[in-house]
Formats: sequence, structure tokens, C-alpha cells
Amino acid sequence: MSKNKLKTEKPESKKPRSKDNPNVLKQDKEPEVRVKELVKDERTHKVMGVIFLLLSLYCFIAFTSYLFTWEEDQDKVFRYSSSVLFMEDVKVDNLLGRLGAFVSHWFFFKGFGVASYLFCYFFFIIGVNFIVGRRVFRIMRNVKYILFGLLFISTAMAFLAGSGGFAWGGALGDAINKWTTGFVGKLGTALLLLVGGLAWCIWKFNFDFKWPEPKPKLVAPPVPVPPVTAATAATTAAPVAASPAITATPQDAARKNGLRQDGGGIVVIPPAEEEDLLPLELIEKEEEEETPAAPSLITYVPPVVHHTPLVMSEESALSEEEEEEEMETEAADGPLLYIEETITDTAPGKKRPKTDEEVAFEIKSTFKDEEEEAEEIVVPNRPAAPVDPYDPSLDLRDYKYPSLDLLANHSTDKIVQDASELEKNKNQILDTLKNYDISIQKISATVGPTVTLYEIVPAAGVRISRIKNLEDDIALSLSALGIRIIAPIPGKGTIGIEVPNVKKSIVSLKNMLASEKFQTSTMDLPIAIGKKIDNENFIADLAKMPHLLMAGATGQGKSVGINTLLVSLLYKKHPAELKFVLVDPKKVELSLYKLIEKHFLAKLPGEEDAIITDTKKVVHTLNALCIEMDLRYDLLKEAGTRNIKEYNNKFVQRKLNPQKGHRYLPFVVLVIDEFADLIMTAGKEVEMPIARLAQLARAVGIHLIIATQRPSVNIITGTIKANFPARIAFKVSSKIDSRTILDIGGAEQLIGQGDMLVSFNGELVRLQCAFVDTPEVESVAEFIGQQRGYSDAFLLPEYVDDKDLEGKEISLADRDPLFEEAARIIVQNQQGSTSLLQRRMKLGYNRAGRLMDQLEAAGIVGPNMGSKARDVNVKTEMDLEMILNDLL
Ligand SMILES: Nc1ncnc2c1ncn2[C@@H]1O[C@H](COP(=O)(O)OP(=O)(O)OP(=O)(O)O)[C@@H](O)[C@H]1O
Repeated sequence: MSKNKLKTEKPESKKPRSKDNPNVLKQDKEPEVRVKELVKDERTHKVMGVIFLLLSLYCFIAFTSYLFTWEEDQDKVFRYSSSVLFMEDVKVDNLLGRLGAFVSHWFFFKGFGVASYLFCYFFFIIGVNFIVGRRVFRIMRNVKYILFGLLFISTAMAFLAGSGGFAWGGALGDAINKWTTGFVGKLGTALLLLVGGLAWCIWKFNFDFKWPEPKPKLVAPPVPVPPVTAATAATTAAPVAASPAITATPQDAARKNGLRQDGGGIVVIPPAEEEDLLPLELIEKEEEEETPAAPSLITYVPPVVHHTPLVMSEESALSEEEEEEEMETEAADGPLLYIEETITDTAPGKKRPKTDEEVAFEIKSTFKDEEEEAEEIVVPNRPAAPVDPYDPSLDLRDYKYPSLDLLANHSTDKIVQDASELEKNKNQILDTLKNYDISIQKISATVGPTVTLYEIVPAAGVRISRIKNLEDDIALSLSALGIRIIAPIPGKGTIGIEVPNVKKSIVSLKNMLASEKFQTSTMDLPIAIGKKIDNENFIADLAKMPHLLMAGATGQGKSVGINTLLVSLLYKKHPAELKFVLVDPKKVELSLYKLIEKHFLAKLPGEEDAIITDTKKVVHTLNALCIEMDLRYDLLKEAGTRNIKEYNNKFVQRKLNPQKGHRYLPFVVLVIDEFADLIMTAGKEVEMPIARLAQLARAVGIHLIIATQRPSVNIITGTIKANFPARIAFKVSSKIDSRTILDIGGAEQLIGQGDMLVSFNGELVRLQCAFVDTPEVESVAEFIGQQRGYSDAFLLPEYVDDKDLEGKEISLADRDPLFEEAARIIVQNQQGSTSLLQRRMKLGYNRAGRLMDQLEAAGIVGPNMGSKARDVNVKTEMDLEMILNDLL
């Protein structure tokens, strides 16, 4: 009692307290969540499976026992009806007792007779599906068969057994039988049953009613044959002529079926029934299934450049999983690093394999060389201590990557397969083709998120161009927009007809980012773009693309596409490794990323806003990026490396001296949301730097993503196009626009809402773009933004417009604010070089040149000597200070 009291009191006593407690809502919600979880729980499914299997077994035993005991038990069940279940003194013979007798009586006598066994089957398949955890049996299809079976078997049994005695057909069978016998007579009922039975068998087994005769299929290749000319016919027939069984060529078959001459191509017209029965092969692919071996277009893993010797890689295998820590471990042992230098230095000239002793000797000697060099450049007494590798993420060591919880699931991401829709479309396609005397061998369907691809293998001799020309007719017959015909599908030898699904599914970015392919990708700049028709995730490396051009009419998904790319990168990259330059003439599309300014954005020095919306500033920023590119090339040249990856590897291994202007180079991704607008307002001023960047910036880690609404030739000029091998087209308004962006039509037939064509390396793939909503982007940006960032955005080099400098005399009274700093650098290094100023002070060429002229006017450096550095007239810093004081 007291216990009970306590229990009832507890919630009551909590209630008033929880009223003003905000947690009360959570408490209310909790049970609901648990129920949901319980329903979803795998174990619940297994328990359900066991219950259904037992139910199936129970019915089976009860029914079978009923076959032998019905006479004895029927009486009692009749007499007591359902109360028999509770009358302990009533003895029944059914193996499963009173319940068994009662249930069997209901199913057999009052229901369906022997057809009741179908219920055992039904419970069985449900049980198996639950236990195995996937659709081993298709429920809906089986339900249809079972319903048909209940009607057919009960009627047939009632008809065959007649009335009286055992209830072979049950009450249902008897009733139907009675009605049909009255309506069409006994013979009519027999015929109806025969037709019903045969129809079901034909539907199920699709018998081949053809007369046995030598089949042309024996020679006809399984895939379409090119248009048969007299010459090819002769060559195919010749080698097989000896065997009578396989002499039937496609032409023979055609003759038998009725030969038609059609503009040179020979068309086989099979009997109409045969074509109608052509089965639709459904190609299903598990969504989660990863197909690393399948050569997707641009989803490849770049070779990892290891500049550390083999010995090191063993060590790195033991290291942490995180990339930066891996790098740390790889380079952890300073002296060993020199082994690689030895091998690379000596390898080219020497063909003879070296013995261990030789290698050992060389290692030693090189070690010494490097040591001497290092002493000159960086730290004295270095060789003894192992070098700590540089960790670029050190400044923001505690940076946390955003978690997937910040993103939402927009749908179950399960593709809806509607069997009747598939069948209907198949029939429409076949009918349309038949109307034009085009026959086909096989048809299969692959259901994607937005479209279904019907792949057809045409009969031998059908010209592909004829099917291609029927695009509009097929679209008309399917009364659907956005039909695209791919004839032939490259590398497959089939013809593809893409038909939009009635129910389209959204591809959530969350699921794409959670996929193993993305999680384990070792790409430099992995971007999750979308899903292919076969549900394979399309993840590409922006660094390999190396620039991306996007076009699409307004409202077709460009901005979502850009967000998808940016968010993918934010999920994979540390702020030290990546910077965005965001250009947003529309002012609102990219403003969300303002929050991550101090982590991921780059801007011009002195600018307030990192997201550039003003055209004038865009020109400056693009030119500043060009300067950054030139500076990076200088750095790469000095380091003797060919690309950013090699350079950064060397820098991390502390082989490059930061005193000489070397620094860790983050990737820079320039995103322009509306390019057409920029070209309209700034024209060549924008086009020239973009073209320069597109041509050269790849190796130094600067990549461009440019989107435009209007893909006309005056906006996407030849120069720009030539340097953007990767292009994405959302739905555009005309075929001409599609050609401008993709060099081929097709994008005008897309269905919008993220339906896209990606062209890369000359191949074209249709994708459904991954969807990420604005609130999701906001929460990711907020998550990053609230963490500790750098003191400012990444600063691009300063750019001074030529026009601003023009006409200005070199006057020391109007010195550049950086004059003194520049003078000190020149005197400290005793090198009168403009590029030294550029690198050390991150200046554009013009400003550095102007500074050098002012230094010359002040007598600090000598006159310009062409390609050689100027002489430095001031030898010590003391002298310099005196000059500078005089100038004040
Ligand atoms: N991948 C996608 N999946 C589902 N729906 C999408 C997808 N992409 C876009 N949409 C839908 O289309 C709408 C318009 O998309 P979005 O704003 O990206 O178009 P846009 O091409 O940038 O248009 P505009 O040029 O006018 O800015 C979105 O609000 C969304 O409802």
C-alpha cells in the first residue's frame, strides 16, 4: 500500500513543480520518442517475425487436423458457437484443441474452404520479411495473388465437390459457384474457371506459345547489331554457314516475320503478341551499396603524394586517423626525411640497382649536405634534434568539424517504385515504337530519384537515329515533360529513355555526406554533388575538375547547388586548409556565410565585408587573386615544387623557410553566384582575370565555381568555356542555352528542382542534385562561426588599380605608408628586388614597383637594371635609420 501511495504521489508532486520548469515539455515528449524507437527497433521486427511464423504454423496444423476431425468437431462448434472456446468440458479432436477447431471451422466452413491454406502462406511471408529485415517477398504482389487464389480456388473447389459433405470451397466458394451456375450454367462456370486458371498461369509464367522452329535468336547477338549492310551480312553469315542449326541470320528471321526495307536499315517486325508480353526487367540497386570499382566519371581518388620514404609510411600506419595528425606522424622523425632526398636526387642518372651498403652510405652523406644547408638557412645545431613537423591547424587546434546532426533528412531518401507506373510507361514506349515499326529485343528499367531510365535493346537492324527522332512522340504518348533519349548509352550498347517519375524523391545532402564514399574520401576538395539514376552517389574532387561552370534558368536549383558544394567542403576541411572568396551580386544568396568570415573567408585588406557584392570590388578582388596566384607560383618555383600539394608537404616537413616568405598555402575557392550580372556591368575587366585564373590557378590551389542564369555566348565566352572542362547544367530555357553550356542539347528537357546534367571529360551524367535547405546552411555556419576563429579573414594581396596610380609623380613627400617597412626589408636582405617586396609584404606588382621607385628616389636602391635586382646603396640598418629620420 505504502509503495503504491508513493508511486501515485510522485507524478502529482512533480506536476506543480514542473509547471514553471521548462523541462516539462521534454518530459512529455519522451514516451513518444521511445514508442517510435521501439517500433523502429530491429528486435521488435524480429519478435513480430517470430509471432507471424508461429501463427502460420499454428494455422497450418489446425487446418490439417481439421481435414481429419471436422466431422466430430463441427457439431460442437455449431452447437456452442464461440462459447465453445471457454467450455472446458467440451472435448474436441482437433490437434490444437478448441481454439484450433473453432478457427479452422471459421476459415474452412464459413470462409474459403481449402483455399484457407493461403492464409498460412500469407503469415509465413510476413514473418520471413520481418525476421530477415528486408523485402524477401513482395507483400503487395502476394496479396494480389492470395486474393485471386481465395476467389478462384474456393469457387473451383465448390464447383468440383458440389454441395454437401466437407466444405471444400467454404461459404464463399459455395456462394460464388451457386451464382455463376445460375447465371451461365454449369458449363459456363467450368469455362470461366478454366479461363481464370489459364490466365493466371500465363500471367505468372509467361509461356512461349511459339511453334518450335530454328530460332533466329541463336545467331542474333544479345545487343543491338549495327545497321545491317550487305557487306556486314556477308561477313556474319560466312563463318557459320556450315552448321544448319545456326544458319538463320537476322535477315532470315526478318524474312519470316515480314521484311521491310526502311531507308537502308532492315526492320524486324515480330508478331504483335510477342512484343506485348516483353517483360520489364527492373534493375534495382541498393542505395547504400558502394561501387568503388565502378569507374564513375570523376569520382576517383587522387594518388597521395608521399614525400616521405617507405620507412615512414610504416610508422604512419600506426598513427591517428585524422589527416593532419597522420601528416604529423609521417614527418615525425626528422633525419629520416633525408632518405627521400637521396633517392630522388640520385635516381634519375643511375640505372644500376644499389646495394644496401651503397644506400646506407648515401643516406649518411646526404644527411650531412642537408645539415650544412640547413645551418645556413634556418636554425643552428639542427641535425641532432628531430624536426617537429609544422601543423597548419595549430592556430585553431580545438576547431570542431560540424556534425551531421546539423543537417536534416528531407525524405527517407528511399526511391518510390511504382510497379503500375513502370508497367504503364513500358507499354506506352513499346506501343509508340510499334506504331513506327520499331521492334525491340529487351527492355529494362532503373528507377532513380527523379527519373526512371528505360533501357531498350532494339531488334537487329533498327537504326538508332529513328528512335532518337521519336523523342517528341514518346513524350506525347507518355504525356510527360522532360523525356530524354540517349541513343546509344555510351559503353552499354543500349538506348536509354529517361522518363520523369510521378513521385520524385529529394536527395538529402545529409545522407550523401554520411555515405562511406564521402566519409572515407581522400580527395583534396571533395564535393557531394548528387545521385545518379542508379542511386550511386556522385562525389567529385573539385581540385581535379579544376573549375566548375554552372548554368540554369532562374529557380532551377543553382543556389541550392552552390550551397551543397560549399557545405560539403565545410564538412571536410579545416579552416587552415581552405578559404572561400564569395562573390554575390544578388546580395542575399551567400550572405549566410558571413558567420564563417574569420574561419573560412578571404577578403581584400581594409575591406569590411568579406562577401563581395559590389562590381568594382569584384574587379579588385579578382585581380588580387591573380596576384596571389603569381605569388604562389613564385613560391612554388623557389621551393622546386610543381603544385600546391608538393609545396605544402615540403612546408609541413619544415623544408621551406618562412623567413623567406614561405607559408602554408590553403586552397582558395572562388564562388561567383551570378556571373552574367558581372559581365554585363564590368565586361572585360572581369573576364580577363577570370580567364587568367581559369588557365593558370589550378596548380596553386585556386579553383573557381561560377554560376550563371544566362548561359549565352556573350557571357560564357570561348576563353572562359575552354578553361572550364567541368560544367553543370540545371534546366535551361532553350536548346541553344544547353548547347552553350554543355556543347550538346538536353538541359532544356530537364525537369527542374535540382535535376541536372554534369559534363566532364566529354561524358554526360544526369544527376539529382543533393538538397540542403537554408536553415541547415545557417546552422552549419552558426556552428562554425561560434567557435574560436582567426583574428581576421584571410587577407588577399592588395591590388592598386593602374588608373589610380597614373599621372602621379614620384614624390617623397607623398610616400607610400609601407615605404619604411619596404626599405627595411630591402636593406636587411640586401636585395633590391620588386618580387621580394611582393612576397614579403603580399603586395601587387604595381604597388611594389611604385615603392621601389620611391626607394630609388630616396637613394636607398639603385636604378632599374631590367631583369636583374637593383643595387642596394644602403648597407646597414643604422644608415637606413638616418635616411628615414631625414625624410621625416
Ligand atoms: N536539389 C533539389 N532538390 C529538391 N528541390 C530543389 C533542389 N534544388 C532546388 N530545389 C527547389 O527549387 C527552388 C529554387 O531553387 P534555387 O533557389 O536554388 O534556384 P536558383 O536557380 O538559384 O534560382 P535563382 O536563379 O532565381 O536564384 C528551391 O527553393 C527548392 O524548393
